[in-house]
Amino acid sequence: MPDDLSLHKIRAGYGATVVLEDLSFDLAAGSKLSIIGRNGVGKTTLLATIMGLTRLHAGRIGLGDLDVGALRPNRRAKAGFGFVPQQREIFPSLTVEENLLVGLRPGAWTLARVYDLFPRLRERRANMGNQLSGGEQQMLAFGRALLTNPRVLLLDEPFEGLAPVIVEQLFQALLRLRDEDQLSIIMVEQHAKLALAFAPRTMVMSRGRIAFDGDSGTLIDDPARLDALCGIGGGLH
Ligand SMILES: Nc1ncnc2c1ncn2[C@@H]1O[C@H](COP(=O)(O)OP(=O)(O)OP(=O)(O)O)[C@@H](O)[C@H]1O
Repeated sequence: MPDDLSLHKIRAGYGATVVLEDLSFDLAAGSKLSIIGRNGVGKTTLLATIMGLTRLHAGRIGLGDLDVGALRPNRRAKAGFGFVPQQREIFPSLTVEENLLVGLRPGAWTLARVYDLFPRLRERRANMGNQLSGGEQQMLAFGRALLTNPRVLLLDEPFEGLAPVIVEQLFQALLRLRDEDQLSIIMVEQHAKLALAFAPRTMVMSRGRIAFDGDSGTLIDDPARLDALCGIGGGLH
């Protein structure tokens, strides 16, 4: 089976500014990857580049056998990427259910399955997007991405700004997704502890390049190395 995602010698950024340099990695079908690193090292830019939201100066981005590097963002989404951006981008004047159905495509993920994963969304199905708490918005952003039935799900700092109790709820839902679904998932996350617990493989970025790509267990067992790679804020706190 081909890899779900393959990046080869990516050079990308904003206009003439290059943020990502010579970045290559593959994601085997159905696998999970966490990405960590200090602020500003290019984690969000990497997800944005996969989605076609930056300027690709060089390199190849493959989704399965398809070269998506020249496709516009909406075509990439249709080709099989589900993106949950940091800002969540909920439509404020649509109901929860209308938000969920915006990008619906047939597949294993149905409205009933999303409501089963996030019962809170079922309770709030008739509420407008602007009436939701931060945690509910994040559940909605997840659910909406899942209903596009993607091959690869990209999550950008899904726990940012949420209360610890909500983070725990969302994390449990993500673990269920990890264990029960064949979907490939890339999660960019500031909390190293959550990132390392989520995926068996972790990538650490530094200044637009990959500084580490390997078993999460290696970093869990070596906090000094993790701190050297990520700094104090990225440690196991
Ligand atoms: N729209 C933009 N235009 C120009 N430069 C940008 C833009 N967005 C980000 N950058 C720059 O790209 C670099 C990488 O930023 P990016 O947001 O990808 O880092 P990050 O690792 O996700 O950081 P954080 O954890 O703070 O979100 C930074 O130097 C940032 O200033």
